[in-house]
Amino acid sequence: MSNEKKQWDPSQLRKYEISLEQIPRYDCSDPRVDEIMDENKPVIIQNSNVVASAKKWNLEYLEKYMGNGDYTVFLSRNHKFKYYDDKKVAKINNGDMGRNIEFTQPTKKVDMKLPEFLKRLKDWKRGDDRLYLQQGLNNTVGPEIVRDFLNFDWDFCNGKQTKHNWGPLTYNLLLIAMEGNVTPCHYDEQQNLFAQIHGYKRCILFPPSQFECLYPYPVYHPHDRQSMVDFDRPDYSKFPKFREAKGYEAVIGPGDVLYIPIYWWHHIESLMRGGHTITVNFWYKDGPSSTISYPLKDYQKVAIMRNIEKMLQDVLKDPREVGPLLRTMVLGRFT
Ligand SMILES: CCC[C@@H](CC(=O)O)C(=O)C(=O)O
Ligand SMILES: [Zn+2]
Repeated sequence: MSNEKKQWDPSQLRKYEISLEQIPRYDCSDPRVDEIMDENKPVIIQNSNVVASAKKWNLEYLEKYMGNGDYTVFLSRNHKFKYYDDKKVAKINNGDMGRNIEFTQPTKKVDMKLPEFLKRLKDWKRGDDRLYLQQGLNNTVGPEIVRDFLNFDWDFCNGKQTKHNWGPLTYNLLLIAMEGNVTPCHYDEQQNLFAQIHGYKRCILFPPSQFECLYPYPVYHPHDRQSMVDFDRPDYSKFPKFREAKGYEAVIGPGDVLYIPIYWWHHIESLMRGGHTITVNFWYKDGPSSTISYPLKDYQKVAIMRNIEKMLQDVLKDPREVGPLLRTMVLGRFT
């Protein structure tokens, strides 16, 4: 039993009816890290210096040095911060998909100066909107933060990008969450080095092959890439295969880097009663597939299904026609 004090306990994790195995953890120098990443599987990379220069980032330091820019903050009436695509909301509102689709935004996106965000965090009381700062790191931050950013271990990150044939780095998102905040289950079309700086986050991941158990919204929907299943209250009559979902989980803390492979589903929560959390992620586009081998990989099939949905949506216009056409095409012929 390691003698270091346990930094969290299971009562701080939300309870879900999901079968979960542990995500493996290895030291950054262990060759098994790259072996696992080569298989497009998640792994926790320990003791790296990826964000060592940000170890000193606490709220006081950030308030002092982050500059006077506006930051993107999401407000939610509950603990969930489900992402929605503004552009797809606009298409629905201007009738591109007919007039029979309603969409209610689950969170509000506002611009906020950092001092105001931090004050609202400090003064927060039950019943207030929860807050989640999610801001791409850009040149509006102060010179000290730029220095810390430039002192990330870019050799390590670029090394992974090259070794695993990733495309260009697109974003570093700074995430400052309140304790208990949840980003519900979704997948991204980017490789992700998810570097934890302050506090503890519980991460639940599922492989792309669990597509049938996680019921993503249709591609045209503003919640495209998000699971329709509410993990807090799963509706097994609508989503019966959710019972069969098999996931992987880990609690990551300061200095841990979780590799979230492209197209892998992830649900991420800041531990309850664990204080605020600070994370920086590194999103990379995927690189060109060097060789195509058959059978295709699970994530390649997800990409194909996305393209078929997009094409059918373009030609049929009314999303209510996509399901019937696919059923007509498949039933009795490919089943
Ligand atoms: C907006 C990004 C949120 C993040 C999850 C989390 O830390 O709450 C995530 O989903 C990712 O890094 O891909
Ligand atoms: Zn994500």
